[in-house]
Amino acid sequence: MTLRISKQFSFSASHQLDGLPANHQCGRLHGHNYLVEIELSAGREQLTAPGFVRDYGELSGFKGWVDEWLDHQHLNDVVKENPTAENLAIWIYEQWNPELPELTAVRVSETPKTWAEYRP
Ligand SMILES: Nc1nc2c(c(=O)[nH]1)N=C([C@H](O)[C@H](O)COP(=O)(O)OP(=O)(O)OP(=O)(O)O)CN2
Ligand SMILES: [Zn+2]
Repeated sequence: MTLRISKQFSFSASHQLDGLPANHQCGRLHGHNYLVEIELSAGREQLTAPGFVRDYGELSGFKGWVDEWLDHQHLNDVVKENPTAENLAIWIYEQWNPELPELTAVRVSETPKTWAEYRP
């Protein structure tokens, strides 16, 4: 049996997407209030006392990193790839998988109606 937990983090940032038709709105400089949701998983037998995949409070380091690296940044200057929601999810996963080995998915929302998820 697998247990999954998640926590949401928010940040505001600007971006401009390359490779779109000339009249595409997302080729212009614009911003979003992003939501990042990280998911951590563990087997039932791997839970640590008092029955956690990981204490939500231990994710404060992730919050600090989001504040430092993503909040009020221009994402084209931060991420090497085109800063789509998909590429951001991959990038965040790759930055954090070494620190959080239980990390199983990263979901990035640019708007309340959309999300992209990386689940390797
Ligand atoms: N698969 C993806 N499609 C789009 C991405 C993306 O990262 N992955 N990004 C954008 C734009 O950056 C931006 O998010 C616009 O998205 P969209 O939902 O089209 O924005 P709107 O709020 O204008 O959409 P409504 O139809 O008005 O709700 C575009 N696509
Ligand atoms: Zn956008």
